[in-house]
Amino acid sequence: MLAKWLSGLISTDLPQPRVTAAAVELVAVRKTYITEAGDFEALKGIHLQVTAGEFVAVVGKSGSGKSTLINMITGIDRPTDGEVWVAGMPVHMLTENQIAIWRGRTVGVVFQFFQLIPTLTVLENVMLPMDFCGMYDRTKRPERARKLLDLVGVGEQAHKLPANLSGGQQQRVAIARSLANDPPLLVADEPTGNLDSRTATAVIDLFKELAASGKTIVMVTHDNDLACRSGRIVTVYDGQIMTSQSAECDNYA
Ligand SMILES: Nc1ncnc2c1ncn2[C@@H]1O[C@H](COP(=O)(O)OP(=O)(O)OP(=O)(O)O)[C@@H](O)[C@H]1O
Repeated sequence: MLAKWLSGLISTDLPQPRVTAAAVELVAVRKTYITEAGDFEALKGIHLQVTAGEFVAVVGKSGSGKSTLINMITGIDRPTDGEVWVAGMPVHMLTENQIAIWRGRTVGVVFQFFQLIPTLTVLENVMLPMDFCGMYDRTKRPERARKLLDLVGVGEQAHKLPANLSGGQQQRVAIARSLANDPPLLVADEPTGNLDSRTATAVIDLFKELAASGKTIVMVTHDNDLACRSGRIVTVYDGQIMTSQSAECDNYA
């Protein structure tokens, strides 16, 4: 019994994904944080479907539950109740070890502050997820990293340290790193929050190109103008989805 329980904890075999058109599916997701001041329900029964190749912007006031919502999708945090399916995988049912393996292969994550390793070169930073997950032949990894850096427009910077790049260039490197294992899903939490508006627009346009090439993108942003450049805007209010509508805002292509 104990051996079975332990092997469940360390098992990295993933269940067979179910066949579904949805890249992301949240079913009645609730998240309650237990705090000293009492229980706090940050998500109050979220239903959300994102189809493959969609670019969805999640907007809402500070504290509305946006980060909590995307932490459910990446498996960084678990729902208190409800189901989280990503590319047919029941993320809510996976063990911690399974989630780590699954996330490395399935989800590319982009953060506001880039989170590049300062002591590694740009190229080494992009190779890191491949090394971590043992993806691709070891000898092929540098070439793949170089191609990804070219794709996002910073191939020339491959041998520099992150500190020698501008913020926009560092975010492009972080996006290249998020693509390293060719995940079907990219999740970005305020990816432009630390960039000037011109650079931010360029990053969003890069996301649009990636979505057009088939990647599914879920991005949290405070910036309604940038959200308008996505395909769909999901508005979160007080732990619930208030609206979900096509991003057909005026003045934006
Ligand atoms: N670990 C935690 N423990 C307790 N409460 C938390 C925790 N994480 C988030 N919360 C609370 O849950 C609510 C939603 O937080 P969340 O970070 O998801 O909001 P957000 O919309 O992303 O906010 P912001 O735009 O400021 O980042 C907030 O009231 C927050 O204080």
